[in-house]
Amino acid sequence: MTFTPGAAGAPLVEIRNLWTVFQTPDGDQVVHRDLDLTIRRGEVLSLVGGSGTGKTVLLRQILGLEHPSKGTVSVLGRAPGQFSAKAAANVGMLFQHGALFSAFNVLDNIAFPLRELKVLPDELIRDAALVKLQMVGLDPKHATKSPADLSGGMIKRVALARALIMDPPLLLLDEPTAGLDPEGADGFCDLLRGLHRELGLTVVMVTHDLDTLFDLSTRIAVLADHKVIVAGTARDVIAYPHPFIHEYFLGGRGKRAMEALHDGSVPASLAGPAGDAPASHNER
Ligand SMILES: Nc1ncnc2c1ncn2[C@@H]1O[C@H](COP(=O)(O)OP(=O)(O)OP(=O)(O)O)[C@@H](O)[C@H]1O
Repeated sequence: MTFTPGAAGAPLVEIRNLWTVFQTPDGDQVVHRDLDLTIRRGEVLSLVGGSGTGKTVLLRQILGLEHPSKGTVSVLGRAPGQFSAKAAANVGMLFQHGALFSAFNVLDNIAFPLRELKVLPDELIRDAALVKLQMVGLDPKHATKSPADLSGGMIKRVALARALIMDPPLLLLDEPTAGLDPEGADGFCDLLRGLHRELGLTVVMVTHDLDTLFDLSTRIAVLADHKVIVAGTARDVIAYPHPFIHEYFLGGRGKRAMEALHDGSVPASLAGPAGDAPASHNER
């Protein structure tokens, strides 16, 4: 277990004055400009924002797959590692499309990051992978199946088991329920909620799905204008005056969000106090 002891709620990810700039044939494309965000131990922080606002790129910065053009990203006090088996010990990532290796069976997919470390005997690695398979709610009889023989929901679960194989304290989820039917999405949210509670995970999630957002988040951060414009409870965020927030939460599909806030189906931790709660604007 690589979980580093520390006070609950202590910062686990700190992003300061982050600039992400891509060189394109049309010139520089600024994705993040002076973006600040702190993610604390134990939270489930959801990133929402319009298309192309840099949510996935922000996850990739935390994972170490992108590097700041300016500013700093630190995970557990250090710059995130390059994508490597060792980096997977700190940060687990569930990519949007699950992305299993088609030539490997389920168990070998889950075991892959641990095998890459080349420090444990194969028997132990297999046992660890089997434990993770069951942790994500799959029967051991699926261990020898090929990814081609799995449903979309099972692929997500196997990809999640692989993301958890090194017991990372931080889990990144990119659209975890995309492509699942409502029942599958509910089941996957239940699984994630249970794992968050039982493993004490810190989770950063990108989602466009309001049900998933309200089901899992303890805090919401909104990306717009190249930065995090507000981070807080649903009530904090909805109260923040910005055209994206107005459209997202108060437009057609967002009405349900408001109803959920009022009828109590949004978790109390996310709903926040009924009065004026202080939100963190231009998050730091
Ligand atoms: N490696 C790259 N090189 C150049 N541009 C990139 C690269 N990666 C991402 N981008 C651009 O950065 C912008 C932000 O991309 P990103 O995928 O983070 O958006 P997003 O907020 O996750 O969007 P969506 O909600 O539509 O998935 C996009 O314009 C994208 O084309």
